[in-house]
Amino acid sequence: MITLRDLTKRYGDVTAVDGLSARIEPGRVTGFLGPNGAGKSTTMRMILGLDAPTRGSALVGGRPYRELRWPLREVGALLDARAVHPGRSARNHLLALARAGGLPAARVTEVLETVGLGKAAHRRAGTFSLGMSQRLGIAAALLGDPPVLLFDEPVNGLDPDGVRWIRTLMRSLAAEGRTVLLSSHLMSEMQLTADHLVVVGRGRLLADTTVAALVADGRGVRVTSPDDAGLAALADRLPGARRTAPGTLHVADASVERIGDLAYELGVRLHGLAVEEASLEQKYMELTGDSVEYGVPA
Ligand SMILES: Nc1ncnc2c1ncn2[C@@H]1O[C@H](COP(=O)(O)OP(=O)(O)OP(=O)(O)O)[C@@H](O)[C@H]1O
Repeated sequence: MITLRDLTKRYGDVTAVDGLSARIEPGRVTGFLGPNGAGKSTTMRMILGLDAPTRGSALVGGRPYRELRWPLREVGALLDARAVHPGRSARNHLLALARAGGLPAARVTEVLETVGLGKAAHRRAGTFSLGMSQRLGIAAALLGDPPVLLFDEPVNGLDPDGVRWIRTLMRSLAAEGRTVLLSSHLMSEMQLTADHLVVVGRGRLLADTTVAALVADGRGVRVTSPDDAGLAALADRLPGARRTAPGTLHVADASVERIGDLAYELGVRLHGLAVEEASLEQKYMELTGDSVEYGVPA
């Protein structure tokens, strides 16, 4: 469990994180979303004791990071995959971490296998591709077999096979009862991987909800017709209807059967009647629309 209470971080005039409170629960994957500069990395750094909060607290298993007795065994993290000594082999990099954390060398062999780097164990990390570096970073996070794991953009640079591997790994870590906090800008991937979402914008909490609830919120029926007047007549009788494009209505809160019957009754010719799920990307855009700091004009 990770607990954030009124977590705030200021860098001079910039408020990177602004009164953030949330509980990241065990047994599920929590996606951490927000536009560039929203404060996700700063929050993760405070959870890991790499930055001190200006106000509030970030607790791992009820305690601040600096009070953890065996940090590697309590929380693992991938923040910056390139933060590895380039001259060291993957194995030696992990061995150094294991030694510092009081972990047995056998664990290094295990995690190298888990992340698929068994064959590259003796290669210098400086020669690794971005995807291999990500795998090495994940191996480091898993080293102490911790109950709490943080991953900042772990799919960055991974090929489709690697992306799928991450998805399966995240889900199995959560299924083992661990707390998994995962940031990513890939919404389609997040929709497949996360159970829960914490969305931030300009350092503030915008949503703390399940993926299912967020996506269900945009569910509806798409009605298409060549008959504009007919669509208007339909819309008059359906409170949840709104025109989304020429010849198209989106109707929330009504079944396909009800809309089909009504169209029949009103004599409106239909070309399409389909249940529509909102994508996470759509909902994310709606949520964060006002919080995008570094965007280009539409
Ligand atoms: N060490 C620092 N000194 C000054 N400002 C900082 C520092 N670290 C972060 N910031 C600022 O804090 C804000 C939040 O940055 P942060 O990196 O946490 O955002 P993020 O959500 O991780 O963004 P991204 O999606 O781009 O990785 C930004 O405005 C950033 O410029």
